[in-house]
Amino acid sequence: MNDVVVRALRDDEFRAAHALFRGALHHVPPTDEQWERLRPVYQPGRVFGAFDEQLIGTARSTDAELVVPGGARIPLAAVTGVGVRVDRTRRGVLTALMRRQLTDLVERGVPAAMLYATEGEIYGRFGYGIATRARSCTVHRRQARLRPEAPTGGPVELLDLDEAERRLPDVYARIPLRPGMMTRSERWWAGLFARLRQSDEPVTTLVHHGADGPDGFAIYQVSRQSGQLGTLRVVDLHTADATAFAGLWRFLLGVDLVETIVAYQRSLEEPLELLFTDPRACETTEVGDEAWLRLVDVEAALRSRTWHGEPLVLEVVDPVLEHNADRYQVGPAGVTRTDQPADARLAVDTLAMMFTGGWRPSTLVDAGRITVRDFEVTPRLDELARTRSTPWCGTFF
Ligand SMILES: CC(=O)SCCNC(=O)CCNC(=O)[C@H](O)C(C)(C)COP(=O)(O)OP(=O)(O)OC[C@H]1O[C@@H](n2cnc3c(N)ncnc32)[C@H](O)[C@@H]1OP(=O)(O)O
Repeated sequence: MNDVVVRALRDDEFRAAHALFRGALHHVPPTDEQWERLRPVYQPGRVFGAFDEQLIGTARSTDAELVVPGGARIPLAAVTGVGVRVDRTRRGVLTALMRRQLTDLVERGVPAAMLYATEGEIYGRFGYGIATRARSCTVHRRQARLRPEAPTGGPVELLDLDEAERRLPDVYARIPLRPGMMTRSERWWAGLFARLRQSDEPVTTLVHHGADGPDGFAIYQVSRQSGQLGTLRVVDLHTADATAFAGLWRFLLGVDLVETIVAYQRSLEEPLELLFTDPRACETTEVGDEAWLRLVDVEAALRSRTWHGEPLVLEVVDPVLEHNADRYQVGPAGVTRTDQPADARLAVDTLAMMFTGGWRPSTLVDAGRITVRDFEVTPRLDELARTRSTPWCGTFF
């Protein structure tokens, strides 16, 4: 591993990094036209490459903001594009890339990084913990009749892809973001539309209008063989309120030649089945990890969210970013580093899981991931980290 060098890539090296990442995912490299659309997704200064004689690994990130419990927004690095060439895996290349990327984020003063993991074993060792979980569901369209009290919703407008690319960022910006959600940069939108434009299936985009203007949108694709009923896949759906949510689902249920509607990685709190006379018309097919969070600056992150009840001293273990390894007194009045004895000890990945409200501390204690001074601390930890809602990210990158 000594002869692997990690450095920030030049703009003219981004395409090779993208091709390497695609190759690691067993996908073909982009065509010239596809690359033209994807180029803006790469944020200069934030794309790393690992080299021996050639480029053998890559990882990158882009700027966003994360909403934390209490509603504050903190700078976030949205990490993606991670891949190591197939003939160079399991010799520490990713480890070198992750260390370089995290050190860079420390230098930039970015307190948190988030990613979607291809496999569950990869990122915990670098301090990422499961911050949000989500569910996938299948709606059996013929079985799915809306209850009479389900909101009717407002008018739904159909946009073509160019209009959608112009207008959806503003609609998303009007959606109240809940903890776990993130802002979507121009780069993020460019990446989404690049993917949609290279798809073989048609893309349909809907905007829902409420009393005060656009308050929700959905993007879907239908795959269907001639002579058969198809599957409608919800690519993206965000709404400001329950009326827009029901209104858009009412529209989706009315799309002809569709047997099932599938939606991946949706919020655990979405009341979809409750809209139907037969709640089993909506079948949960999977519940699993969604976004993984890395607290790059533990002190700044702890300060950014709200806490409840009595203060407690948390001892945070962080072998990768040692400036984080310390004891913190955490409470509603604030967060300070302290020499007081610890009430609870936990690794930084576990802290990320508790931080967003995705996991109750008592669950993490039961799993052996938080060690408490005595059992009376556990309910106090639950109270300390209490949140009003189950976090959901809802923005895949
Ligand atoms: C945010 C995103 O972009 S997600 C996309 C991630 N990319 C992919 O899934 C593409 C296919 N996979 C790959 O490119 C590579 O296998 C990577 C990036 C996952 C791992 O790269 P590597 O260079 O092999 O990782 P590295 O050698 O640094 O491994 C460090 C440790 O993690 C372990 N590890 C790495 N990848 C995996 C894995 N997929 N499953 C289990 N363990 C793994 C290694 O065994 C090693 O453990 P050790 O320290 O106990 O020996």
